Amino acid sequence: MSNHFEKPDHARADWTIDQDWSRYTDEEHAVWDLLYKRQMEVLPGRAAPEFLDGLKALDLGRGGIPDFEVISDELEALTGWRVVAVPGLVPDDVFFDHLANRRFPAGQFIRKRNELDYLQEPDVFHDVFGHVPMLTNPVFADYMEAYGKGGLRSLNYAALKNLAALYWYTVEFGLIRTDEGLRIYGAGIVSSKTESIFALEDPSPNRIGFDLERLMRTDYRIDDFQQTYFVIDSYDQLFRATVDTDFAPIYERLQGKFAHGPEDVLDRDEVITRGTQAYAKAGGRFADAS
Ligand SMILES: C[C@H](O)[C@H](O)[C@H]1CNc2nc(N)[nH]c(=O)c2N1
Ligand SMILES: N[C@@H](Cc1ccccc1)C(=O)O
Ligand SMILES: [Fe+2]
Repeated sequence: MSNHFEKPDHARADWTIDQDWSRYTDEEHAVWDLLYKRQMEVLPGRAAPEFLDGLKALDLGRGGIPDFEVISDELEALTGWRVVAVPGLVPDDVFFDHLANRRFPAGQFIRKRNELDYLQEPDVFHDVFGHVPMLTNPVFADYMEAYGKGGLRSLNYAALKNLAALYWYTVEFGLIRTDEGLRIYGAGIVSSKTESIFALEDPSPNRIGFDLERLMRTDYRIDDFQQTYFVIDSYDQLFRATVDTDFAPIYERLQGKFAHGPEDVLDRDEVITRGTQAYAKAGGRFADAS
């Protein structure tokens, strides 16, 4: 699946652009601060400790949109990762190549004050607040590089959607078990105030123990809260399960198809929560539009 969009003229061959940090307006910095404050009202006690540690290590609450050069020097010292600016979604092969080389492609733009809760494309808040803190964790940092390399390999097979489901149900919407209960490490959840609460506390979604191939065959929502969240026991479990498994046979078997819907619960699932799906049945985020 190649993304059918053109590279903007001002972007380099690898689709990176200059962040031009000095050109952000006071309003754009204020939107970052507003979003940061809103998230920190709900994340303590809900986000994984490794996420909160990363947020602190990079001091992303220092005020205003982070300067990628500044946080990249700090991040590189921790796990060898850097953050590079891109105009928005980039083609699959470009995305995978950046990850495989420990470069995280982050949107340069920030959402407007009147579109705080839903975005078509990842902006700097989703990418830097949501994704970058976990890159300070050595095991997760290794997983993200391995994912990039696996992505490049996956382009030789017709099963990109199955690999995309792995990214979706871990990097974007993953939960982790801790002694204190379930916690959030997925960027798509931590960068959303409402989904941070929904993912952990609402009886509507399923919460199912991580099972690699089962997860890779499961369709997912891109327009609303997830109907199923997968739960890992540790980042080590996630790293070992994906790096030590040859995906070629899985790609041959799955052929880029999804055998399960986002709401399905299977007999052999380790069911942590069997969801009511009440939120989705009521129409999800479109419910009150009736
Ligand atoms: C499957 C596919 O590679 C995946 O959706 C990629 C596509 N391009 C992207 N481009 C950017 N900038 N950020 C992303 O998260 C992604 N996701
Ligand atoms: N094990 C996968 C590569 C991969 C590693 C880690 C995450 C995702 C994919 C393969 O054989 O293609
Ligand atoms: Fe993301």
